[in-house]
Amino acid sequence: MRLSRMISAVEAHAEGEPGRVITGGMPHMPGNSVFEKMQWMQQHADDVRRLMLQEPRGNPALCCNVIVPPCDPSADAGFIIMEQMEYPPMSGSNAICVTTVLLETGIVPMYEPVTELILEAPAGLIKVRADCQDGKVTRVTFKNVPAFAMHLDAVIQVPDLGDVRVDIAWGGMFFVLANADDLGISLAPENGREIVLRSEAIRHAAVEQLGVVHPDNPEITGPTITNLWGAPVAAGTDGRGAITISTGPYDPARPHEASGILDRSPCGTGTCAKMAVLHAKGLLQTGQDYVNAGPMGTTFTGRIVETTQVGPYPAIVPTLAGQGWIYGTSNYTLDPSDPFQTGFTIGDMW
Ligand SMILES: O=C(O)[C@H]1NCC[C@@H]1O
Repeated sequence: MRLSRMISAVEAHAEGEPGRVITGGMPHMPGNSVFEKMQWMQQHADDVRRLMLQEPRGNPALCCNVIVPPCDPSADAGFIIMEQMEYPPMSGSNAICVTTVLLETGIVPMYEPVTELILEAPAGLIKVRADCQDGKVTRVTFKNVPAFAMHLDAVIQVPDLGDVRVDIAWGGMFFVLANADDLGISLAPENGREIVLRSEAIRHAAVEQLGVVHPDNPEITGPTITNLWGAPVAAGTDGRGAITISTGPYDPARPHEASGILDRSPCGTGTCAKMAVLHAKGLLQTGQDYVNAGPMGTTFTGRIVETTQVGPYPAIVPTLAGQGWIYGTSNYTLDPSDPFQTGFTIGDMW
């Protein structure tokens, strides 16, 4: 056996959303912050992202995280998030998977009943509280980066859909949000393909008509991800969302071939973006819980803990809580004679 790479990983999901955590075998990534390490990886080692996310080692619904040494001395660990089309600066489901893996595998010591730790995400420092019992992380609550709305009730023109009312908000990623009722679509999981097609058309139109840049970091632009939301259906929930993650480039000449995947979880950053919009519209107050359900009915609980300002935008500081579970450990290898050095995608499922 000849190996040009051997990558160790712990397989985990947060409320259904897979977030593989890579614990070993990655190249050294230089940088003075995890954001810079992420940029280095994007420029010099993107082949590893494709190798791990694409077939035969990955699948369209998969996200990966690379554990890296933190640059901020107050942090316990750093992590770089890798998704199918981007390196998101922050991700809720992935932060939950990373915390669960760090504590349940002993990379960071676990203290029961509560372990407090700080993660350095590309978007900044994330304070985490993990409830732990009998060696298991039973709940992860983290204080997210400030979330804010940049456009409220803007109307964009979307081919085949006409005028669509949208909000654009940051929750650690830039989301375009639209009411599924306005589009006449039910957020049931069996409508996944239709949700993806409409979401990708809306996101593409939003980038062209309302493209946004983060006021604190001009290298972060969007929207890169879509949140179709609806009224709550289950008791004890306050809202519902179906988040579409792109899995391929969008070609406006071939909208029916758009590729994307639904977040299996309620999406942590998407929940925070939704909370920022609700707060900006006076519909959610500081201290109020917001229980958001994803397509499979699993929930994340958000709460606005304070308000702040990001550039010219009023912002909220949200906490987000959910649970993660480990379902395997793996060692992935690469043979230098393998014809698929970065994996592959095929149009039947991507
Ligand atoms: O929970 C989240 O924030 C995310 N889940 C996958 C896509 C987003 O990064």
